[in-house]
Parts: sequence; C-alpha cells; structure tokens
Amino acid sequence: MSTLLEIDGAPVRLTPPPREPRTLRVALAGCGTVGGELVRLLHQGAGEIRARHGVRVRLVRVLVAHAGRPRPSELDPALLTTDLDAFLAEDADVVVEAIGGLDPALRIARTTLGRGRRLVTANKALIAAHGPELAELARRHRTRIDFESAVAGGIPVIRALRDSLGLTGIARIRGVLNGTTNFILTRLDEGWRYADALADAQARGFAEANPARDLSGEDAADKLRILGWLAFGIRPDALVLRRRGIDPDPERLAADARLLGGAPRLVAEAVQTEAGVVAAVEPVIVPSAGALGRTRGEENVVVIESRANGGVALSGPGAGGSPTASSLLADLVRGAGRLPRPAPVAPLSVADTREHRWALSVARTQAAGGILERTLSRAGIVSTAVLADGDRRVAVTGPVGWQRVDLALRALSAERLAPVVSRVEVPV
Ligand SMILES: NC(=O)C1=CN([C@@H]2O[C@H](COP(=O)(O)OP(=O)(O)OC[C@H]3O[C@@H](n4cnc5c(N)ncnc54)[C@H](OP(=O)(O)O)[C@@H]3O)[C@@H](O)[C@H]2O)C=CC1
Ligand SMILES: N[C@@H](CC=O)C(=O)O
Repeated sequence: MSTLLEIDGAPVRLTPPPREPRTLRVALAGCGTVGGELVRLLHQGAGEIRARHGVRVRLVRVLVAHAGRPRPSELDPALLTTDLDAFLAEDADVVVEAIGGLDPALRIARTTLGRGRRLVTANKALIAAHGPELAELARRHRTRIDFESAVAGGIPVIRALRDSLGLTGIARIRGVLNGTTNFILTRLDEGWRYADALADAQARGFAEANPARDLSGEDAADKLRILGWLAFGIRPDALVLRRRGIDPDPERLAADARLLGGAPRLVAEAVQTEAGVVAAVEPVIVPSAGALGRTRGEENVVVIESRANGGVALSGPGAGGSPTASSLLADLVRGAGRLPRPAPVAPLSVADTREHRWALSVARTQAAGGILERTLSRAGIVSTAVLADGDRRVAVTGPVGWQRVDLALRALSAERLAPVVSRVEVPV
C-alpha cells in the first residue's frame, strides 16, 4: 500500500520498500533427472520467485546416492551428502523428495511430516502406497504434503482435482498417464524398432529407474490410484484395478492398431458405475484424431468428466526433468488445498465387468488360425472380423467382458501363441 504525503505543498506518493522476502530453507533428496532440473530452475528463477511470491528459496542440503556423479553446475558441491541421517537432521522448512521408490523415501516422508515440516514429492509409488497415511500425518502435525509432479509431470491435474473439479461429482477420469510408453508407441508408429525407442526414452530421462514399471503399466496404475483417491475418495491401495502394460510385444500392439486404422495408447481410466468405481490400465486402440490418439511422444492427457462440469481435458508434457521440476517448484512456492480423507466405507471400488470390443492377435500359422477362432468360441466370444496381415492374424470380438477375454488369453498362452490383446474403439 502507498501513502500520500505533502512535501512543500506538493503531493508525493510514498511507496514502501518491497517486503523483505521470507527465506525458505529447502532440503532436496535426489539430484537426478528431476532433482537436478529443480536445482537449475531454482537458480534461474530466483529473482522471479522472490518478486512474485516474496520467497527467497535457499537450498540447505542435497541428498544423493553416489558422491562422485556429475551434478548441475548451479549446485554448490558443499551441499551434497550421501548421509541420510545427516540429511534428516538438517533444519529445513521444506523437504523435496525426488528419489523414487519406497526406501528411503518413506522414511524421509514420515520424518519430515512428523516434525511438522512440509514435504513436496514427485514420487507416485510412495503416494499410491502411503498417500492417506502421510496426509493424515501432515494433518496431525499441522503441516502439508504436496505431490503435483507425481501425476502427469508438468500438467497441474492434482491441483485441478484437489481444488476444483474434485468437488463436482466426478463420473470418469480417463487418460494417458505414462510418458515413456506413449513415447515408445509414437516412435513405433514412425517406424522405429522397440529397443531403440526404449533406449531413447531412457536417455531423455522419461523412464523410471526400472523401466519395467513403465512398460507393465505399474507407473500408470500408481498415478490412477492417486487420481482415484482425489476424485472418488477411494484409498489408493484399495482401488480394484485391472492392469496390463504394452509388454510383452509392443511392436505387435502397434501393428495391430495400424491394421485396425487406430492408434495404440496405454489408457488409464476410473469410471463411476452404478455398482461402484471400476478401474483399468490397458492398451486401447483409439481413434487417431481423438484426444488420446492425438497425444504423442511423452505427452500425457487427462480427461475429467464431472456431473457439473462436463468434460475437462488437460494435456501437456507428462515426463521429463523440466516439466516435472516445474510442478515441484509450483508446490514449493505456492500452497495448495487440503487432501480429502479416503471414504471410511469402501464398497466403492469393484471389479470391472463392462463389455468392450477387443482385438486378439497371434502369429499366423495354420494351427494358430484355427486355434484362435476355436479358443474364442470356447470362451463364449463372438468374433465379428478376422484380419490377416503379414505374419499375424487378428480377431476382433463383439462386446464382451474382460473375464471371458482373459480365459481365451490364458488358453492361447498355454498353446505358446504369445497373444496380444487390446480394446478396440475404432469401427472395424
Ligand atoms: N523422470 C521423470 O520424467 C519423472 C519422474 N518422476 C518421479 O521423480 C522421482 C525421481 O525420478 P528421476 O529424477 O527420474 O530419477 P533419477 O534416477 O534420475 O534420480 C534419482 C536420484 O535419487 C538419488 N538416489 C537414489 N537412491 C538413493 C538413495 N538410496 N539415497 C539417496 N539418494 C538416492 C540418485 O542419486 P545419484 O544421482 O547419486 O545416483 C539420484 O540423484 C521418482 O519418484 C520418479 O517416479 C515423476 C514425474 C516424471
Ligand atoms: N516414467 C514416468 C515419468 C513420469 O511420471 C513416465 O514415463 O510417465
């Protein structure tokens, strides 16, 4: 606020000096793809953060596993430590956790919140397994936990659900939540080999330390569990979820989608049905021109449908150091709303018995063709089209629930036919 004074009869507006910025002491656990990028953003953006938020962020300690690894030039090497106890003893206002996994991330989280200090984390595995417990701990100790960067990288979907759309009666959440698999599927579409596409995703820092978590759909499932908690109030670890990834044969998955004229996507969805919330992470062949089909490379998209607000689509970079660190930074300097407690009674999450059309493909040998059709018919599945292309045969089914498809898949696997299955959402 400025004050009007008169000096020598003339009005003079006196503007007080800017409020001295508050110093936020930050301890950072992990300085790899995401943590390293946060160090750079804090350095480059220091002036703007001070001006816009009145906060001077000061890194006080950085925990890593290997002392000798190269670090960003902006990082003072004296801040580095590999000593977890020394790190935990540091007097910090906020701890940022960008290590991943549960050990030592869970200990860091519990210690930080238990001391009444703020925790900001990018760790979806941690929140999917312990989110409500940590939120309760934060509540008890009058502090907060924020995890915007844990889901969909640079897209502010947690804030959208926590502060806004989560209050409007969510009917369905559906999207592409894993950048690595989407990057791989896009590259395969461009004619790359799978091994090269995966290696490129790893080199760009999109993949998890163990990329099997991306390929098997576990990473997307963790993110869906977190969204299910915020949207429906279901404990993340109690969400009944069917999960399949793009493994074991992403190249065939991509070829099947091409044959059917659609785009393969690893789709995560949680839907409110009359019986309860059903949830799945699985490959789906979607229309190439739709919101999911247009999501390419490491991009993510989340479509949130609510009773009051229709459909809201959020899309953008879903993996990578810079977008993820920008979400960490947002949590660091700007608070967000409270987290909902999971509903006390939990019959809300049920197995998915909805019917879909599916494409099952097997290698095209004389035997395989006969077996494919016989197996489907034994499982009570009607196939509406059988397509042959190159060395494979693809049966497209009429609407049928996953349970029957799973039966057929097991039978085909027992015959060592290595079947690949996707849901089909394009006309065949
Ligand atoms: N990469 C991405 O696009 C995204 C990642 N995330 C999440 O962010 C987190 C970090 O991912 P990312 O930066 O890619 O991972 P990195 O593997 O690149 O970095 C991990 C960091 O943690 C340190 N670290 C590992 N284990 C220990 C340990 N036991 N004690 C101390 N430090 C340890 C490593 O130390 P050192 O460097 O010495 O090896 C490294 O600095 C994960 O939870 C991930 O799921 C979320 C969204 C996007
Ligand atoms: N490995 C993850 C990283 C971001 O969460 C992904 O590929 O989406």
